[in-house]
Amino acid sequence: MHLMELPREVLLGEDLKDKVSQVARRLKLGENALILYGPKTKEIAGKDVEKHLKNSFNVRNMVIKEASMREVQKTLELIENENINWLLGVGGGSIIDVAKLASFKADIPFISFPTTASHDGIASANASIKDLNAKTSIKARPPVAIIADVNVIKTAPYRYLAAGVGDMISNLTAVKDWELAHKIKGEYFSEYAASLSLMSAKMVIKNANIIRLGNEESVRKVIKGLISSGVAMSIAGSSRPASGAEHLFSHALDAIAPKPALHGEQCGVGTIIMAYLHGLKWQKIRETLKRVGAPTNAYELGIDPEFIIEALTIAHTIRPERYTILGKDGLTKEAAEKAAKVTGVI
Ligand SMILES: NC(=O)C1=CN([C@@H]2O[C@H](COP(=O)(O)OP(=O)(O)OC[C@H]3O[C@@H](n4cnc5c(N)ncnc54)[C@H](OP(=O)(O)O)[C@@H]3O)[C@@H](O)[C@H]2O)C=CC1
Ligand SMILES: O=C(CO)COP(=O)(O)O
Ligand SMILES: [Zn+2]
Repeated sequence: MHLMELPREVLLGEDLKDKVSQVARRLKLGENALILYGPKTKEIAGKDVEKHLKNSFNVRNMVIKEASMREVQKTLELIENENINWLLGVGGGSIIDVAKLASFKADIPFISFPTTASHDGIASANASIKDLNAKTSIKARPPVAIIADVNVIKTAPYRYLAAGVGDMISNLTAVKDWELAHKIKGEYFSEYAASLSLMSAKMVIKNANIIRLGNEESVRKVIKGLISSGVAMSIAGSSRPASGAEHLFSHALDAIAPKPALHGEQCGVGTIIMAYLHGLKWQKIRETLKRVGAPTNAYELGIDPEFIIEALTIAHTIRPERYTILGKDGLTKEAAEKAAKVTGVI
């Protein structure tokens, strides 16, 4: 049986920092809340959200430093000791993933309060968490509600919005990889989830000129696309519709690069290369990324070409069970160099 869970409320609008209480009341989430934020997102929105919430709920807080099992474990201990009824994650993808996995493990609901439009984990049911060295994709539960405050998200540096475009354009190669795994390995494939995921990618290609303006309309468009990409993952029951070889490349960079770039930025560059390997029109993908001002090469990512090549050659080992265009054996160093050079990545 495949149980599909989806968020019950999605608020997208201006000045929503004081709306969490109303949503939590409507959904009858209980009196004891735990708010998770990062060192920066605490200042950006977390403290204000917490202040409002304290008028109606008993609120504890915790600063999360990274999306790791250690942070999930610490959160679970606090939930247990303080008898917490529900969680609120205020931040980027890392904070939301910790909240998502902790809420799933503790079997309590969580609300997603994104501070950036940089990733499609805002609404998804899976969490990407670092365990030992690499990120694993863990099945969890989607947020019970999403509160996306355009005014908060608008104040994030433009780079984050462009990263969100990279995370969505990834869906083009992710779906190709999924089709391949379906044909070659007989893996479950959902045509509906695949179409929904592709819709977000096509939307960013079509609207690149609007998104590049970085205004309120841009933020709304990107957020809606990211939410529906997350819903596609919930429908599929895994991150398959939005995470293929281009994501493995990004996860590999996170593991080996001295200073990785943003997740969506790395995935965007990975999409150019994987589209080339799939025989897709990679130039069109690069053009969209250029148009929105997202990185399209090693230099713009701030990552040395040698790490790009290494990441390409080890990407297939990150999650061997996820079959992609990289196959079982991955790319040779020569093949990796050629793909990166032809596409202008190095
Ligand atoms: N589960 C899923 O389906 C998905 C998960 N992901 C995961 O999400 C993560 C990437 O998320 P991403 O948001 O790119 O990065 P992070 O959440 O790691 O945030 C990167 C940095 O940006 C800061 N930040 C957050 N909001 C703002 C803001 N408004 N203004 C200025 N700085 C801000 C963070 O602050 P602070 O230090 O305070 O946190 C942090 O220092 C990865 O771990 C990736 O694997 C991505 C896509 C889908
Ligand atoms: O980032 C994702 C989709 O954009 C999903 O994450 P995983 O690659 O960790 O499954
Ligand atoms: Zn992603």
